[in-house]
Amino acid sequence: MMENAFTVGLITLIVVFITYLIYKRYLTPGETLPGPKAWPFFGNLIMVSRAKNFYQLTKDLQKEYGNVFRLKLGQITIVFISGHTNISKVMVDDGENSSHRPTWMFCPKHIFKGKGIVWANGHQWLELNKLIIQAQHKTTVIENMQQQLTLEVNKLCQCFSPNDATDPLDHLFNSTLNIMSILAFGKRLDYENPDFTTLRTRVKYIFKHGQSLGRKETLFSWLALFTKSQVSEVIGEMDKLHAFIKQKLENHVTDNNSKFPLDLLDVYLNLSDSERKDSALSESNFFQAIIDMYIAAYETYTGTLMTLMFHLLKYPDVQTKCREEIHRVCRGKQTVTIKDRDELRYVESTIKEVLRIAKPVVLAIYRTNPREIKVEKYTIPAESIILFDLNDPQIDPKLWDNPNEFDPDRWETPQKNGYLPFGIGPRRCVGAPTVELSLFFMITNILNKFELIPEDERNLPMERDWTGISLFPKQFKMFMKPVKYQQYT
Ligand code: HEM
Repeated sequence: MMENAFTVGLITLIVVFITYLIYKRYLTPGETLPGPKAWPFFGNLIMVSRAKNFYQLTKDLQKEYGNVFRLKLGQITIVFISGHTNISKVMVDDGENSSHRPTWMFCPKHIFKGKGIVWANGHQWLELNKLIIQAQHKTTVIENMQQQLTLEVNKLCQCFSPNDATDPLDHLFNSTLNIMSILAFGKRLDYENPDFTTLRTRVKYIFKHGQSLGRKETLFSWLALFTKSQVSEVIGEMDKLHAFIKQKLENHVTDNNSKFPLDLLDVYLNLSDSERKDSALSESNFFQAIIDMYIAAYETYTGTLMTLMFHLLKYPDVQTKCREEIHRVCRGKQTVTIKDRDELRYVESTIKEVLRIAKPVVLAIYRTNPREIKVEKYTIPAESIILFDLNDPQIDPKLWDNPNEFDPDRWETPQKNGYLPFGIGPRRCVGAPTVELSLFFMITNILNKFELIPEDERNLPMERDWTGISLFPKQFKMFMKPVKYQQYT
């Protein structure tokens, strides 16, 4: 009898305990936030796995639940925040609290291991952020970038023809890698160079397998028990990239001219001994920051270039207006330079308009908050995982007239509110100066000499394909036809 009572008591205790665990895990604290019904264990995974376009799903949920809602994916709860007021409030006003990265998630923890910049917090992140931003503002780095980008544009244009239609995607990926190599090592690499092809394969591999949402272990950490080997492969590729950068640094030691730094490695070599003793700026953190930048640039920059080409093909009048401005200002010069930038207002407006509408980065990289956040009527608990919809303010009809229309002329009156292609607040994209500069060099020097023509002008749909991370234009092909300098007054 006693034994039976004990057994019943024990079972009751276990049931109560398990119910409590389920309650803790699935019904708090996310339930205080609106969101679709979440099933135990899987949460909203079925809904997410059925969606062809994850970003579109979040837009549909925003319509139903408002600008703050949550999704449960396996073991994790993600809070989505949209709306210009909410984004400014949380990313800027509460920027210090909302700028942390959740380093306990699977990829940051097991692959990036807190090294580098993207998955670092605190002092290490601050020091690397400062170093990389300062480097991009050095005159000698900018001049070198200009020189090397001229070579890159010439090589890129040789990949196209006036007679055979070419899909630009692969070639633009190559240029993206070279822009990063110019910034990091001072030189573009030939597309056939074995260093280039290896770099491309490694960056692609890490990009594909090192993404948090793409990995099932992010959602169910116990799966890691079965997938150790693939993680070691990603780490192995990363180690090889570290060795590659170390070799480049050693070569730089002999070439380095401390007065005229040309790239990130030069800027790093110019640090004082005491600065380099700071573990935040250790070689392995610095090398990882360079790898992080390759990964961060990979789809974002290529996607933006693709969208830029797409809009110049779709709107030939915009293309013609850009070229007329370039010819008028540069008067037949072989190379457009940074000195011409202030006068090329329409080109600059076109680039801005593409960055507004391009959508390669619609959701900022995962954030977390050491302290709770109040937004609208909700309290986001401390240590949540947060995704911000950066695209939302860029097409908000309250901030923009006809927001979905591609209209470079809208930039005749400068508009700042709601324009956040690079994010906002302390974690704003650290590569933004390079992006703005290189987009300008590339597009002006292409249009100075070539006309871009679509293979089929009726087949340039505005819908975007979801790559798993970004939104890209659907596949298209194009010709590049040489043009002569036209004199305009
Ligand atoms: C048009 C191309 C690009 C766009 C639209 C873009 C946009 C962004 C955005 C929205 C973020 C997220 C910031 C956040 O968490 O709020 C970001 C982060 C970042 N971007 Fe870019 N990016 C571009 C190209 C690049 C390039 C070329 C580089 C490298 C040179 C780069 C390096 C980074 C890095 C390292 C981060 C992480 C910064 C941190 O955690 O502090 N990006 N970028």
